[in-house]
Amino acid sequence: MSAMDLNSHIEKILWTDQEISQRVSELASQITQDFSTNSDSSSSSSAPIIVGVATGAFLFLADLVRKIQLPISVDFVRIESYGSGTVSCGKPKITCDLKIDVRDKHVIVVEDIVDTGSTLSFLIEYLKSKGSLSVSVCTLLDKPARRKVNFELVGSGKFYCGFECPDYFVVGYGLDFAELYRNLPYVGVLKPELYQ
Ligand SMILES: O=P(O)(O)OC[C@H]1O[C@H](OP(=O)(O)OP(=O)(O)O)[C@H](O)[C@@H]1O
Ligand code: HPA
Repeated sequence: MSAMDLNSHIEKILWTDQEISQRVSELASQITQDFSTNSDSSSSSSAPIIVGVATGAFLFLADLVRKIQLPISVDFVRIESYGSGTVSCGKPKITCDLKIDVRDKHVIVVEDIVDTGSTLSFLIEYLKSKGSLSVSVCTLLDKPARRKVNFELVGSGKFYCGFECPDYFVVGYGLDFAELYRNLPYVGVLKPELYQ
């Protein structure tokens, strides 16, 4: 399969790589500012832990952390609920756990997309049960039209969102359909005939 073939599976581009890069810079500046104002968050003992949700958040996280000017730590958790389809089974499960102890730490969860909300609400509850001091969320996309499960941030946690996503199944910049399209540099709408 050539690169041209992948692009031809996309109905329309919603956000170009330049638009994403600009927004990622803005989010990183906001996070840097918010977590520097907490007097001791710039020392490594209370620096936030960035928890990426694999696999989808890998590109967003890589770009975001390089623009955050704080002594952060990075870890990943793998949570799956979509299998190879486009519909959440609604029962997320952790298939690869954290390495870093999040007890008494500020955590920033990095997601590619919040759709039904079930992955995020499950992960926030998990981090809370592990004793995180605060849980913030930084998601590239938020698709509120599909929300089924609400989530509550922990402590002084904040919600950062790159773009509000219309109600389409989107791929690219980490987001997949059946493990494909993650390497597209933009976010676009997959042609419905490819998954319906
Ligand atoms: O709000 P929700 O309806 O829970 O959907 C959001 C989740 O779905 C996707 O993960 P997926 O389970 O497809 O795994 P992936 O990251 O490996 O693509 C995405 O990366 C989010 O983690
Ligand atoms: O629109 C989407 N695209 C890819 N993965 C997803 N997981 C939840 N929603 C989506």
